[in-house]
Amino acid sequence: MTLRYAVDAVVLDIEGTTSATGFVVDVLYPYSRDRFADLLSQRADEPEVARAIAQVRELTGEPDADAAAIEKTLNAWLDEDRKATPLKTLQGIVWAEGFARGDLVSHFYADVVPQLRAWHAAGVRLYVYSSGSVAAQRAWFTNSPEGDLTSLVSGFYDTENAGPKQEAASYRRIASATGVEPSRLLFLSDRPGELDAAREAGWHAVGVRRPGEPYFAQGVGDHAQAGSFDEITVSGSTA
Ligand SMILES: CSCCC(=O)C(=O)COP(=O)(O)O
Ligand SMILES: [Mg+2]
Repeated sequence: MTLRYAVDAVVLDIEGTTSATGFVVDVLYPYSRDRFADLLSQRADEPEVARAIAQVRELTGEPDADAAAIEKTLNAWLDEDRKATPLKTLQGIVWAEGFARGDLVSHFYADVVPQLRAWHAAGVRLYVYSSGSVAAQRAWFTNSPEGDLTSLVSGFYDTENAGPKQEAASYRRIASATGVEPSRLLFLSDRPGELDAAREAGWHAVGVRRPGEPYFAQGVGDHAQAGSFDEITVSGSTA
């Protein structure tokens, strides 16, 4: 079945939607885990690192946590795939450097990039909204197996510049930042709580259900659903 939307912009979740959770967990997570100790002990004075450390201390209620304690917390969050903002900030720093030095190349499901190109060519703007930090998102789209895709993307949003992904206020913030009417925005995600929040903000929302992804069995509630981007037709404002 094909889902059809006349919208001005599509907003993309990454993990589970454009890209495999398995790749993130099996490739990116160990990469960051291996580098947290050095980051925390050698670069704690860098403003972004210092801010993330302060956020970890606040979230854990341990104001005096040292580098070892913070590393332990980060690794526990990694184990449970918790989307904690300071974890994502620190991962973003490590990953962006890994992508830049050629250690990492991102992953996109085979149906994704052709559709992103087609939607972009049809005049539909593309945005990213992921728990991964903006730095990580940029590196992900810059270093894809099909080369640099950032020219397709009009903006990047994360839990810092937009807010939590399961709150409608975050989607209202993105609509306002992009200048696109909520009813002209389509959000694609694998998580029902995120789809609920987008719908509450007046957006269209489609649940992307891919076999093998963690949310496949749970489903996407009463949201429209697609097994791949090939099942979604998007036309711009002239349609
Ligand atoms: C390039 S972002 C890396 C993936 C990640 O860390 C993440 O948390 C993605 O979560 P999403 O909100 O895209 O499901
Ligand atoms: Mg996701």
